[in-house]
Amino acid sequence: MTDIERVGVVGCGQMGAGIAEVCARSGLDVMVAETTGEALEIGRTRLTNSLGKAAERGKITEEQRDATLDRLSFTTDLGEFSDRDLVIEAVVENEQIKTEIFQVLDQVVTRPDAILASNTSSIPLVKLAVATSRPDQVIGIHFFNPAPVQALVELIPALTTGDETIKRSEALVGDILGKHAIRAQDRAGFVVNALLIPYLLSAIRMFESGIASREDIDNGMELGCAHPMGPLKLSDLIGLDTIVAIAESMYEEYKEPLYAAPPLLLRMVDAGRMGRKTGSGFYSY
Ligand SMILES: CC(=O)CC(=O)SCCNC(=O)CCNC(=O)[C@H](O)C(C)(C)COP(=O)(O)OP(=O)(O)OC[C@H]1O[C@@H](n2cnc3c(N)ncnc32)[C@H](O)[C@@H]1OP(=O)(O)O
Ligand SMILES: NC(=O)C1=CN([C@@H]2O[C@H](COP(=O)(O)OP(=O)(O)OC[C@H]3O[C@@H](n4cnc5c(N)ncnc54)[C@H](OP(=O)(O)O)[C@@H]3O)[C@@H](O)[C@H]2O)C=CC1
Repeated sequence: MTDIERVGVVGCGQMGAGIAEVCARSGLDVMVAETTGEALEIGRTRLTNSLGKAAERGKITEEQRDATLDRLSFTTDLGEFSDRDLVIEAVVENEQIKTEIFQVLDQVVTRPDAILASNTSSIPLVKLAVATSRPDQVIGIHFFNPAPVQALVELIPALTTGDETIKRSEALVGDILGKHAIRAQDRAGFVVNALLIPYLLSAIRMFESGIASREDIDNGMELGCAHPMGPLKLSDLIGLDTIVAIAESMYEEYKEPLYAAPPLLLRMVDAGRMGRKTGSGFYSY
């Protein structure tokens, strides 16, 4: 079991909202932070709608939905995270922005044994750990999209992470959140993205070179390999800006051409077509 009761989640985009939902549905007291009141309202609506849908589909009762909402609080002031036992950062995949947030968390989270975790998809955890005065208490806790549905969480200890932090994180993920944890070394992409991202980039290159239509590429993998979503639909779900950021971290680490973002993907992000979250990507939503 775990001693973690109060959780902070930084960022309430698709992953932050999902992680907050998973934690609150598991009985934890969850405070969510966003940079502006407007972003906070969008995040709150996202979470409320998701819990409403879960109740409509009979996954939770209306009482459980209301109790879960009662365990959620919202703030634009990271200073309110001072009593958190665990903070999970889930902001945009940008090393500088994440580093600054870890520096602030290090100042404001006062509990001496608090864990500072990142949901990063690819950024080496040690870079975030050394930005704090407690590098032994920083770890990657990487959820999968959509967080309330996917059973997996990757745990990524940095070279500096202490055994106690790993043990407490593992207990939280398995015993409280009911997810299956796998352990990965602190290398860009960890386990799943190191395998998934080159596959998605290959599908984008295939589409770009005109070998097949987007529908045929997606149907190929859905009907031929029983994937729940083809690679172009999945790219739109993840977010094309996030895929570029992950590819860049992996390319920087390994200089492997398979990890380089194809020009079409870069131009789509330049055009603001980030996938589902902006209403258009490889498909329109
Ligand atoms: C980039 C990274 O760092 C790491 C990553 O996350 S990589 C991406 C990993 N994710 C994937 O590969 C997703 C692959 N796709 C899927 O698993 C599925 O297509 C999907 C779950 C997204 C949707 O499934 P679907 O069958 O097409 O649609 P749908 O029937 O609407 O949903 C299936 C279930 O998921 C639930 N669901 C779907 N989206 C949800 C969301 N955002 N939040 C909560 N629940 C959701 C639905 O409520 C439904 O639940 P029930 O069956 O219990 O009623
Ligand atoms: N998408 C996916 O499938 C997965 C993503 N991840 C990782 O989760 C993290 C979040 O991704 P995701 O939720 O998809 O992204 P979203 O684009 O949905 O959300 C990004 C969040 O970051 C916030 N943000 C943006 N800029 C800043 C800033 N300068 N300072 C503080 N907050 C900022 C956004 O707030 P605002 O709205 O105000 O800009 C928003 O809350 C990333 O590290 C990503 O790699 C991990 C697993 C899966």
